[in-house]
Amino acid sequence: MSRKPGPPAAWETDAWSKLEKSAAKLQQSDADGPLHLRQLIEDEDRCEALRASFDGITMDYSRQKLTTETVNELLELAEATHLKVKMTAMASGKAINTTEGRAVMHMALRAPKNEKILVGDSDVVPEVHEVLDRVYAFAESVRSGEHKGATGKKIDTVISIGIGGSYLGPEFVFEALRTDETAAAAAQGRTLKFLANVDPVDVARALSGVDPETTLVVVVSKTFTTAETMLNARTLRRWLEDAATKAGADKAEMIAKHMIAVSAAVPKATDFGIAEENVFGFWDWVGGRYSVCSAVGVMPLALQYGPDVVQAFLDGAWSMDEHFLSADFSENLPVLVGLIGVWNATFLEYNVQALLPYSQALLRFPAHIQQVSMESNGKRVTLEGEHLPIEAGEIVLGEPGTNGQHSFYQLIHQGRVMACDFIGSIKSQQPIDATAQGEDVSNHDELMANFFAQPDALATGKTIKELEAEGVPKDLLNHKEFPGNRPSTQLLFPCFDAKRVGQLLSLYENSIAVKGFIWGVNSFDQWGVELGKVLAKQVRGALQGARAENAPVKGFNPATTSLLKTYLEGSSN
Ligand SMILES: O=P(O)(O)OC[C@H]1O[C@](O)(CO)[C@@H](O)[C@@H]1O
Repeated sequence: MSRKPGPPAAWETDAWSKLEKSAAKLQQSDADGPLHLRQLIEDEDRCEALRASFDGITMDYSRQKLTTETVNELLELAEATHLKVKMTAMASGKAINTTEGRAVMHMALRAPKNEKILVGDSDVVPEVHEVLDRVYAFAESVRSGEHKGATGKKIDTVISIGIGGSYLGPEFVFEALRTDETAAAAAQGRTLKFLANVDPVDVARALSGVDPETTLVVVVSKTFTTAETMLNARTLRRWLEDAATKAGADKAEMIAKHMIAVSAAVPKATDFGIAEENVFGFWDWVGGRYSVCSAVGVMPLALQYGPDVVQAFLDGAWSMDEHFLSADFSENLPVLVGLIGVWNATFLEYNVQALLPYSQALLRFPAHIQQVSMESNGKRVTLEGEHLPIEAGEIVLGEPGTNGQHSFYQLIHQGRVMACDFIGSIKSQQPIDATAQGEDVSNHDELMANFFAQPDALATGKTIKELEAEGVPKDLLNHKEFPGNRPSTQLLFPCFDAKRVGQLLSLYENSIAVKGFIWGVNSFDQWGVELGKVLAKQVRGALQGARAENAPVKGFNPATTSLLKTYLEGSSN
């Protein structure tokens, strides 16, 4: 097959062959052999070498199933596949999302005012800051009470409507900062809720206990066509209009004061009935799942936490972007996380990445990164449209520790192997120390004891010999054996404040780009979400016809026809 000129595909390089050999060797390692993590982790020089840091963040990847030679081979692979060139192409606004003809410039969303970043011929930084300033000014006017509702009341509640990338990132950051002292102080007396699912149950939950006269609805949709978001937006528009009628207020005034939009399709938002001055734009060079640093995230977050907290988050993300673009690959956190991901998923065939934050504040981090990763790299063809001869993409899941330990860790320890990222912090957002009252350690130390213990348990395991020495009965030996040799990385942050949450976001966003660059896929389109949407439209039409005119359900396979009939019959009783 003829290939376009450019860097070789990863699997055509020498580094790839070397890595395949290394993987085979490491996979053959037995429990007593020198390549089992139980032995590897004892090597002080190796442990020292497999550690990197940036701005107080330590990344320990000594519990990955690799040797220092493997790391060199991964770095060689990065060179051979022109990773730097690809990163630079992204950062300099080239249209690397080739199937949609778009640049991928979410990094520009957090660039300081004095930066110059071109997309095509135009510097996008001034327009980014123009919107940012408008968002901050609007948020301030709502927070201060200058912007009042249609009945003259102060707005203290925000409902952000949006789904996928227009929801998960903002919710992750909202949750991450909810118990941060500075952010919490800035949020005093304010409520932020999200409405994502088209399920009417989600509407009920979002509206429960909420007063429309003190509520601002933010409709967040890049395209302003997403079916779920549009239905939820119409539903809440009616809710506001009904409230206006009840309060004797003007309906148009109610919408003008209580509904704003964030979209890259400004005319669609104004067609919906939202005044242009209440629409906050962004650009087609911001992918939905990469849009939390645009008005998509910045608007709801600035309304809740104020501009200073949001700016600290953006600055944090930018600092990690700068590190990503400038640090040597051997010390570059996002590059290392990316290369290790390729190693685990493709060479060792560990295709699940478990994100395990030892921080309750990061409870929505796995869900957000699940979308960023799986929508980006869940692909089966190369950038050129050829079928991939290798497995790409990862299945991402996760829960905060220690909760996960009492749930799915059983499988990680003794069932299937997953690549685990343990993410923790030196300081807690909310320290509790009752050592003076007789507790052994502070509550955060107790949490972090688990953060340190789990990776070792996964790496070293427990042998039959050790169990025998402990006198474990013979019939339980196999049940109690831990094979170990299970890979993990530990990321230890100083704390999780706004800046650090921004750094964490950028670290993972950029690591996902690295994986896509190595695999040679387009990480920035998402054609795989389309077919289901088209079929849902067809089903919607059938449901409408059946309900309104008793029209027979037609045009579906027998299985769907039968289930639709059951659904219709059941709901008409
Ligand atoms: O912001 P929009 O246009 O409403 O899209 C929401 C989400 O839907 C998707 O297109 C997937 O269906 C995501 O990529 C996107 O983040």
